[in-house]
Amino acid sequence: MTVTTAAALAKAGVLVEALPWLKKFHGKIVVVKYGGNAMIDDDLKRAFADDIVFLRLAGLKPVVVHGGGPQITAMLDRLGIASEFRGGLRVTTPEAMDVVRMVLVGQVSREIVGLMNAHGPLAVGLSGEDAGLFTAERQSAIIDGEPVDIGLVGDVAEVDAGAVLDLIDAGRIPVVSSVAPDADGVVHNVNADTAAAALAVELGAEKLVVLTDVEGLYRDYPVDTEIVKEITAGELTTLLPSLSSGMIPKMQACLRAVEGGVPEATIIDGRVPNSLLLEVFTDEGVGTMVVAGADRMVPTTGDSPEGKGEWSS
Ligand SMILES: Nc1ncnc2c1ncn2[C@@H]1O[C@H](COP(=O)(O)OP(=O)(O)O)[C@@H](O)[C@H]1O
Ligand SMILES: CC(=O)N[C@@H](CCC(=O)OP(=O)(O)O)C(=O)O
Repeated sequence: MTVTTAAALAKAGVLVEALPWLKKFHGKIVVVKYGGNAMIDDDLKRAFADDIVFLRLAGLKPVVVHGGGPQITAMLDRLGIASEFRGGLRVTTPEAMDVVRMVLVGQVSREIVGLMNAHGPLAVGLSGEDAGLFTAERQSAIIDGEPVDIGLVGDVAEVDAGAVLDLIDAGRIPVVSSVAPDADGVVHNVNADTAAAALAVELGAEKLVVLTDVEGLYRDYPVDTEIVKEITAGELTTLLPSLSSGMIPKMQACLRAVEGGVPEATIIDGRVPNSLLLEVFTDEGVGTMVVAGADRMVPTTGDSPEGKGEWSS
């Protein structure tokens, strides 16, 4: 066999490996949360947009919920507006809220939508304010077990996914920004992981994938970088109080998704080009997967579309 033939066969092998996953996810909604920390450079952003378009053209129904924390912080700094995080959430004054909305809806969403639409008229941006998508409810941060007021920060109290479903039915890719009005119309800053989980539950998504700037959930952060490959909702509930910074809303969101009926929620490293395709279409999977269940689980051998890196108790 020539080197060229061997290389061609290896490529065919990758495609063959994707077949069971294509069958599993065909026609299914997959919610992908794109964290601001994973939007590192133009090449990586383009690779992300390409991956989402790939999913759509492969017959899946991807829905993107984007963040933009570092981009908001950069703009607040430029404008001389002080900003801090408490319990992984940004303390949001009315002045900061204007900037959050401007950056997420007017800057980050536009960029992602534009990159996807380089492939054709596929992506449409909308925020929690559009067509009643999200209704927010003011949220406190929990610091040392106590609720602390952090301003105009909201949890998602209600989801009306009609507009998102209309777009999906029309073959489009919805790109959602996480700002939302409360019942009185006051716009709140919603953590994008939280928004993604709430939407995944309402849409009955087959999967939630969260792209961030770490390989997954580190077992002993920041001491060690061994990642947890798979964790049940029960184990995660026990672990939550020990988590810090951005991992708090992220793991809470995965838990919310899985407890709300989404079969799996996976955190992957968005700094790795095409990590989304690796996660969806290969047997190995990457990152940390949260699944339903209460028991401590031990690994079994073999992978299958029914349970990537399947475990049993
Ligand atoms: N146990 C943990 N495992 C991994 N990362 C952790 C852990 N605890 C805290 N972190 C921090 O959480 C960050 C990810 O959250 P965040 O900065 O909000 O990302 P994103 O912008 O993708 O939402 C990581 O970069 C890391 O600094
Ligand atoms: C309340 C709260 O913290 N909101 C976030 C919204 C953006 C976000 O979640 O972005 P990442 O996904 O990149 O972290 C913020 O203001 O940074």
